[in-house]
Amino acid sequence: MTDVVQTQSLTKSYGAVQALGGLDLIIPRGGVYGVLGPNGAGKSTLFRILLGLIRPSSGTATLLGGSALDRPTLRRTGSMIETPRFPPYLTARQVLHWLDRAHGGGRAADIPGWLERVGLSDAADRRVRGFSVGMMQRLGVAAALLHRPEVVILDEPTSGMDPPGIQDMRALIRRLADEDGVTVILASHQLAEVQRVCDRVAILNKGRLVREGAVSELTSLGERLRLLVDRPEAALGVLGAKGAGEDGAVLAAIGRDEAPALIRALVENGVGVIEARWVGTDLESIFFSETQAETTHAAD
Ligand SMILES: Nc1ncnc2c1ncn2[C@@H]1O[C@H](COP(=O)(O)OP(=O)(O)OP(=O)(O)O)[C@@H](O)[C@H]1O
Repeated sequence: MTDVVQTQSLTKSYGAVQALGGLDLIIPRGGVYGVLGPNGAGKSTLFRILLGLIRPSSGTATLLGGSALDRPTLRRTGSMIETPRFPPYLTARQVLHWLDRAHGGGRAADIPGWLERVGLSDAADRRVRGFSVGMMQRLGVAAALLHRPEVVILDEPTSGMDPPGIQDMRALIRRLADEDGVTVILASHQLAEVQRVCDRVAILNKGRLVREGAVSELTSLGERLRLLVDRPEAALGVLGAKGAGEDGAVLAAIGRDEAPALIRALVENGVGVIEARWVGTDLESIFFSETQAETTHAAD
């Protein structure tokens, strides 16, 4: 099956500013893919190139196996880049009818369903002039999906949303991937949210790829056994260099196969084990270690 996105040695410069510096990235079909990076990392530039809004300086980028500049490829793609703007005098429903006609028609019957899925049924007949940023984002997502694209690119889909809105958006994005078979590519600064919703992520920094992989794999790397014990000092003595204290608990940097022997050794040394569970690294820690390491390296 063709990958949804492939870039090779992709570069983009705006005058003296290099936004992308030789990006090689593959985004597979299916699931939710997060593109992360600090401000200025090149996420929006990548999306704009993929959508044919700007041209790369060098290198190649393909979307659904074709060129982003081909209309048939773009018709199979939905997108929301930044907070969308719609004619303020139209209602949310009219906006979607207007966009349906612009796409050649045929999807009008789906409009009530999309309004419902993005949580705008009650506001469907209100003019968008009075919409909050979060409501505009919801309408933008419905607009991106109306023509049933195979892939949808969302730049910061939850910016400006309140916590219930963020939760609804997460559920919508997961359903799109799991039930509708849409490949969702999103950029977000909300790392905890990304960890919950994305299957894979790419971390960009200064226009380069610094880490890529399945969220489950990235977060299980550096996994440690967190032990709640009655004698933390004694437990640290047993663990030696593999142990560290944290908030009254003891973290053991060991492999899963070493756990039974460790717990036996603790008990033999008079340490009572109250709780033991595996804790991974969160995406936020990975993000900071990757992007700050790069920054330090660049400064050197
Ligand atoms: N039209 C433009 N003209 C000049 N420089 C630009 C332009 N667009 C982007 N840049 C620069 O290119 C770099 C990458 O910007 P880009 O918007 O792609 O980053 P981003 O990762 O999307 O950032 P953010 O998280 O802030 O949205 C930045 O240094 C930015 O200032």
